[in-house]
Amino acid sequence: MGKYKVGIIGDGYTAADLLRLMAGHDELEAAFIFSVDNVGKRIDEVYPHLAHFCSITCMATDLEMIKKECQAVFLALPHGLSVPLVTELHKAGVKCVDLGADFRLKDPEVYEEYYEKRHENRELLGEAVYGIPELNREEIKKASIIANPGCFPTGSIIPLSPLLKAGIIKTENIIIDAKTGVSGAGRGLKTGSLFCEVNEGVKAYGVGSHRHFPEIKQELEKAAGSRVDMVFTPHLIPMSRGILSTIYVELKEGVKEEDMRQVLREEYRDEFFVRILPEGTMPHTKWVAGSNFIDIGIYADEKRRKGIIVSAIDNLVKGASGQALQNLNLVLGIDEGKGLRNLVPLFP
Ligand SMILES: NC(=O)C1=CN([C@@H]2O[C@H](COP(=O)(O)OP(=O)(O)OC[C@H]3O[C@@H](n4cnc5c(N)ncnc54)[C@H](OP(=O)(O)O)[C@@H]3O)[C@@H](O)[C@H]2O)C=CC1
Ligand SMILES: CC(=O)N[C@@H](CCC(=O)OP(=O)(O)O)C(=O)O
Repeated sequence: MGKYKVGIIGDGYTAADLLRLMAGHDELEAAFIFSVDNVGKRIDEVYPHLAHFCSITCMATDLEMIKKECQAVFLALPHGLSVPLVTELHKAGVKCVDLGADFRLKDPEVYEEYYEKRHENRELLGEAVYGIPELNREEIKKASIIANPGCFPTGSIIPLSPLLKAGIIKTENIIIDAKTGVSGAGRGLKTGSLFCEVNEGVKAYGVGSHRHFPEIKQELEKAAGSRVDMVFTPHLIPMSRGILSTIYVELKEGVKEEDMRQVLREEYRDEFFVRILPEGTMPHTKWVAGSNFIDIGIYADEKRRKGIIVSAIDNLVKGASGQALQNLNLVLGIDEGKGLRNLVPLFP
């Protein structure tokens, strides 16, 4: 059987990681990469680490070519650019996985509030499926547009959803305190990503206004089946990859640390990419770097009914390209872990 041909629109960090992961995939071929600044350059000139793995030449975006040649496409673009492209490609039957945020929020008013842009195809929002395979695999399998989740949402929703669904934590006063590496901001030049701005320092940003707040809230409310009251604050720290999320919750009466661990173990017992750590062990971003794992550690102060859940992901893998590939595998009916299960974390 021939390989599925896949196009990638965008040639930033997530696109580079898609190419790295697809190099180890025997049923998908990265057929085209579409760029703005690097048109005419070979991708292994743009990213020398890809030499011997991928040498396709970057082209200007060509939807006709995608429609003719590709069965699927990854959109690895800044927010706001995907909607017209997905509208056209979806109509032509090309499966679309959008790594940006344009299809994640179901309420277009909320999208408009946080992204300061009118949504150009509200109808299509209903077609898109929010892509966390461990939580909604069956829907993903039937979808042709995947809204690939944001990196912070992935690190928060995977641990919190089962606990909310089981009703063992309160839906109020959830505090998500997350730290991210700088690659989360993409490869484009930005003052805030310069070495002198990020090295040897830590800062909070997007306090009270980050775009991922409504995305996390939307998915947690789906799991809880009711309103969820939460706060979310991201911090930028001097590392390239990784997100560590420390999540504070209030426990319902009588709930023990082991009950939380049990609920997560039960929910994720067949999930290769979710690792629930043993009692007394807390995640480390280095234990997941380069891989598609999410590691989750749990602690509870049972007397005071406080729970602390810590998760670690690689923002570019489970937080973006790895999860996107997991989703596309499902959409195309391929083994979900292809190109991903072989990724051993890069420790130390
Ligand atoms: N980085 C991360 O950890 C995560 C990123 N995401 C999301 O994934 C998406 C991609 O992120 P990332 O790869 O990091 O971003 P980058 O900034 O590294 O790359 C963005 C790419 O988009 C290209 N681009 C910009 N405008 C156009 C256009 N009009 N047509 C075609 N290409 C265009 C740029 O091309 P050129 O360089 O040639 O100008 C660039 O290659 C974003 O929406 C991001 O928010 C989601 C989760 C995690
Ligand atoms: C360090 C940094 O800037 N990180 C980005 C997260 C990017 C991401 O995961 O997702 P989106 O697709 O929703 O942009 C941020 O906080 O906006």
